[in-house]
Amino acid sequence: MSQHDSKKVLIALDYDNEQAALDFVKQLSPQTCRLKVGKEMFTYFGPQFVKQLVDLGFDVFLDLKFHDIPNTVAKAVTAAAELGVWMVNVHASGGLEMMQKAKEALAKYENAPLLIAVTVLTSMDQAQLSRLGVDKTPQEQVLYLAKLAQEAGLDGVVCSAQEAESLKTELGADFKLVTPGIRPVGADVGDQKRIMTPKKAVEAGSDYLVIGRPITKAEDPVKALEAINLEINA
Ligand SMILES: O=c1ccn([C@@H]2O[C@H](COP(=O)(O)O)[C@@H](O)[C@H]2O)c(=O)[nH]1
Repeated sequence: MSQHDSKKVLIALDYDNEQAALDFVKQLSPQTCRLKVGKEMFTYFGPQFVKQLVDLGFDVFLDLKFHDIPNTVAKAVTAAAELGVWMVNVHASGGLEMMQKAKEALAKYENAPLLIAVTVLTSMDQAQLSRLGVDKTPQEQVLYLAKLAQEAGLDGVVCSAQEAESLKTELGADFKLVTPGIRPVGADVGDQKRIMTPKKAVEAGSDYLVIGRPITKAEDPVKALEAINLEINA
């Protein structure tokens, strides 16, 4: 499905104002993008905000990156499934058992959300990883955690597009790669470290591109989305 999925862009709705976010969303079509709700909007506006987006017909990625004991995470992903989200995530560093329990918790749902695991945040480079006591390169650590996520039966991982090619080779075409750290040519990089342009990310094997500020902070966010869709579907 992923290679022919024309809705590859997941817009990161990182707003502190619910109405501003909804005003933007109402200019979008569920046919041309999906939406991501992360910690900021969820903490301000809660499950009701997510529900509104689902009711508007959008596929919603609930990006809360659960990282806790297996029982707690299993219950949290269940709550996400009850909201009707399309995708939800956990931290792979929560461990094999935690990921397995989360997957098991979703088994009872006919339309279960895709369950993916965060590997190494795209804001981290080699130096930051070393400061955590990890003696691998980001590429090696991403692959290590992605293999663990696959062993746990998850549907894919969050990684940077820089790791996409090797992960597709190692883990197969069906294992979904969700890649933040996407920056069109000339866009402000901000706090992201492992970045790639939309076109190159798709060529490298990204299934879904998470894009926030290059769209939401653009002078015309709708036009910015259209330009990215044109670039990656050309
Ligand atoms: O490794 C990760 C995991 C999640 N994110 C999230 O993606 C968006 C990126 O937003 P930009 O404005 O395009 O940088 C944001 O919501 C992060 O929480 C990530 O960047 N990296």
